[in-house]
Order: sequence, then C-alpha cells, then structure tokens
Amino acid sequence: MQMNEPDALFNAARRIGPEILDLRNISLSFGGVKALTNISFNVRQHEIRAIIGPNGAGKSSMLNVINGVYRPQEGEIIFRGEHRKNMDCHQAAKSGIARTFQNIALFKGMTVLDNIMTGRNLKMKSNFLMQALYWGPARREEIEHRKKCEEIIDFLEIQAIRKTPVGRLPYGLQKRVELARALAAEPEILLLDEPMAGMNVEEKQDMCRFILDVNDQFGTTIVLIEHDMGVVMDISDRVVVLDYGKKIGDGTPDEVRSNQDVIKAYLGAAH
Ligand SMILES: Nc1ncnc2c1ncn2[C@@H]1O[C@H](COP(=O)(O)OP(=O)(O)OP(=O)(O)O)[C@@H](O)[C@H]1O
Repeated sequence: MQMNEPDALFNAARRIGPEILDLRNISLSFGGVKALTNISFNVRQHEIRAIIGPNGAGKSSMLNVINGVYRPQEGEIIFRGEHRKNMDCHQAAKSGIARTFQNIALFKGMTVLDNIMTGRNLKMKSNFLMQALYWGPARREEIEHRKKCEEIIDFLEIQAIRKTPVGRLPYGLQKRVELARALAAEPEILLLDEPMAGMNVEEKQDMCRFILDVNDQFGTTIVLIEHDMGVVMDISDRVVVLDYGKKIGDGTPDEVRSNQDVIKAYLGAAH
C-alpha cells in the first residue's frame, strides 16, 4: 500500500482509524457577519483534533456546527458516512456527539454525582412515571446508570467530591466535572471548548492527562478548541487553523508550526 499523508497517521500505538467526520465547504453567517467561509476538514476515528485561531476566528461557531446548534447556510457534514441534514443538537447528542462549553454549564446547586447523572439522560429508557415511582425496571436502570457514573468518577479521580455541590468547587474541578458529565453519555466524538481556560499550570497538566487517557482508554475521538499553544501542540494529532472565518492551515503540529500564514496570523494577533 502506498503511504500518503493521512495514512501515515495510522500507527500501531495510537490506532488512529478511518475518517469519522467530514466537514465540506461549510459557510455560516449571522446577518452580515461571516463567521465561517468555505471551511473543509475531516476528523479521524480516535484522533485528537484541535481547532485553533485568534479571537473571533470562528472556532466556537465550528463546534456549534458540528453538534447541530448552528445550521450552516452552505456545506455538507458527513458523520459516520451519512450526510447530515438539519440535525439539531438533541439528535447530534443521540448519535454520539457530546460537548463541554467555554463557560461551564453545570447545575451549581446539584452534587457532582447528580450533575454527572444528567449526562446519562439520553441513555435512560424508563419514562417519567416509572422514574417518579422508582419502580421495578426504573430502579434497576437507575442502579446501572449510577454504576457507570461511579466508574467515570473513579477514572477522573473525583471520588472525594462526589457528594459536593458543584458551585462550591474550585474552577479547575468544575471543568473536570463537566468533562465527566460529557463522558457519561459515552460519546463517540467529544467536543471540548477551551477545556483548560482559566486553569493554573497544575490543573492544566491534570486536564491534559485526563484528555489523553479518555482518548486512549475509552477510544473517544476528541475535537478541541484551546488557546494554550503548548497544550495544543503537545496533545493533538492534527490541528486546523482558522482566521477571520477562513481555514489558513491544517496538518500535524509540526506542519502547522512552520506554516507562514499561521505564523503571520498569530503575530498579527499578538500585536
Ligand atoms: N450568535 C452569534 N450572533 C452573531 N454573531 C456571532 C454569533 N456567534 C459568533 N458570532 C460572530 O462570528 C465570529 C466568530 O465567532 P466565534 O465565537 O465562533 O469565534 P471564536 O474563534 O470561537 O472566538 P473566541 O476565541 O473569542 O471564543 C465573530 O465575529 C463573532 O462575533
């Protein structure tokens, strides 16, 4: 077999698979503001794919397109070989796409465990009445879901705070709980919107380790937006770079680092 660029990504240790998500010629406008212009890139199974770019480049809009919050005016989205048309965020979540948000979106008054349980909602089969009566199959189901959540709690090393209301936790731990809730849905693709934002060095190191472990041990494909370049270059398999809603770079961290357009965009942003 002839080795071309993407095939070089198949490596025995990391086991990056075939393409799972393909975004083709995506354009999205809000009134007169062009958030995304003709963006194409793909995501391979089990890959860690970063989206970077200066402020306002269109990164969050791109994530919102992937999980069905925004519907692009132009372009195609192919997920697991199927063309997706008019998929809303509920359907995206059902089909295996979960996400975390730039600003933490947890229920602050609820405990860590209960927040994580909300991530299981889409997996629950018993109806509201059965749950209210806590009856037979609903009870068994609840026990199963709690077991899964406890596994995730152990995995992310947050056993000690499982009964603590989320609002009382420091920011870094809240971010970890948000990751736990997204994982509770057992997603195939996990979208992380600035998972390290506002964290100190130690918290960032922990979060990096957890992202790599999730990718490695659960086999979850990860698409992330992150401003910390050190982190992006360390943990990503491939990076797509946006600037003013256009794609200006796409490749391995080394390729992106030496891309003149990318260097220019970042120097411009720094000025
Ligand atoms: N809901 C919206 N309504 C109007 N304009 C929007 C909306 N969402 C994004 N935009 C605009 O689209 C452009 C891209 O924004 P987006 O938030 O996707 O960029 P970003 O790269 O994620 O930025 P940041 O790093 O600052 O979060 C910006 O000009 C922004 O003002």
